[in-house]
Amino acid sequence: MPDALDPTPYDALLLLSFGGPEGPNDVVPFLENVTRGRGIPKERLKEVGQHYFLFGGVSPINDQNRALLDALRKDFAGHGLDIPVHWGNRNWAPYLTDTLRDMVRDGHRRILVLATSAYASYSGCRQYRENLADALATLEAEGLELPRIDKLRHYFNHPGFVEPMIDGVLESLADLPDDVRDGAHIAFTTHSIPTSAADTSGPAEGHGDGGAYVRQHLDVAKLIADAVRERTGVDHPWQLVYQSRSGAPHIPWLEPDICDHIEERHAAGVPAVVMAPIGFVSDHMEVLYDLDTEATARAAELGLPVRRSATVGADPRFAAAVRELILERAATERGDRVTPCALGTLGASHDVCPVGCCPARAPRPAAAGADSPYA
Ligand SMILES: CC1=C(CCC(=O)O)c2cc3nc(cc4[nH]c(cc5[nH]c(cc1n2)c(C)c5CCC(=O)O)c(CCC(=O)O)c4C)C(CCC(=O)O)=C3C
Ligand SMILES: [Fe+2]
Repeated sequence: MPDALDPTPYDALLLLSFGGPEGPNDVVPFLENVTRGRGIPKERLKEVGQHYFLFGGVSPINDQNRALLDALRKDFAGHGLDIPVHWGNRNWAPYLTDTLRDMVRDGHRRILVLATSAYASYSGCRQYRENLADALATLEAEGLELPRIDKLRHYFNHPGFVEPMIDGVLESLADLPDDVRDGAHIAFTTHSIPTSAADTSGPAEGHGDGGAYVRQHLDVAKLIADAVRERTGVDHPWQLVYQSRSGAPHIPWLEPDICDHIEERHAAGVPAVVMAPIGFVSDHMEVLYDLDTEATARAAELGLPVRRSATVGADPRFAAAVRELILERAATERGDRVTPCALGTLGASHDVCPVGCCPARAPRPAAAGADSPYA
């Protein structure tokens, strides 16, 4: 048995995710949960509902989180890290509030949160912190003693997140026909968000020009493209593009869209495209529908060979990265000196979101940050 690893002061890890429907009857209530008060046009909702119905009303995200839970527990047990792992979602069962209530009743006092979103943005970070504040407010009203909650830093540039994606792109390139492989263009894709949300993503001093959201994705894309060049000897052209646009048409969102990009690259003579969904931690519905279904069909119409590279999912290297992130943060909280692990040019992200990080359109309490109303 390896020596025990010390997660002190933390006594539990909470995997915090989006949630998704698990059958046809769940789809509409799930979409209502997601879009409550967010001004999404009815037409768009109908359309997205169809994406889920096409897959039997089942989102892949819950099984992927179950697989990640297994991978984390296996990694922790194998390395002597004794910390229980719980799971709660924003939009579907198991709901965050219920999970947190169980954790508090089990006696957990210092909880560390791993969100299934690797980058800074309102949707990927502050909104989860708002969900935590809402859950704490509910437990407080129920008379429970509140735990202290911290959130792990953004892990977009952790080697355990980047390296599986490098392998994924290499595998997609290898899978292309020989005569188009070397000319293949890599389209790194992520969730489009309103340009106003991108510009204000991350800490205030980095606002403007796409903010931390775009900068972080560009850094990951460059890391992967550089690694691919080193390992194949081929300098594949690449671009960061966007997918899964929502919201009203008159509001500007990050562009270009992956489908437009595929058409434009095809017109420019590119012989093949690898779509690398670096913005997603696992094969969410956005990956299965927007890339594997819609964009793949668009490319087929054009006669353009495309491949979609793997997301990180439950890769053991990602589970190991989470273990390292827990130990790193625990050591920091104990006052030990640690060198945080990060690739690329941006360095390790902050541990605690500062005031003004990824602000909401309408300010609401958010936990696990410098502006948290909870200790
Ligand atoms: C940045 C980002 C991530 C990545 C970070 C992360 O992973 O958290 C993400 C993840 C996800 N988004 C998801 C699903 C949806 N997102 C929606 C709507 C929206 N997403 C947004 C942004 C993001 N979303 C935004 C700005 C909106 C507009 C409304 C709003 O401002 O809130 C809608 C409403 C319909 C639509 O318009 O698409 C749905 C159904 C699922 C589950 C998928 C599954 O079932 O596998 C996951 C993991
Ligand atoms: Fe979303």
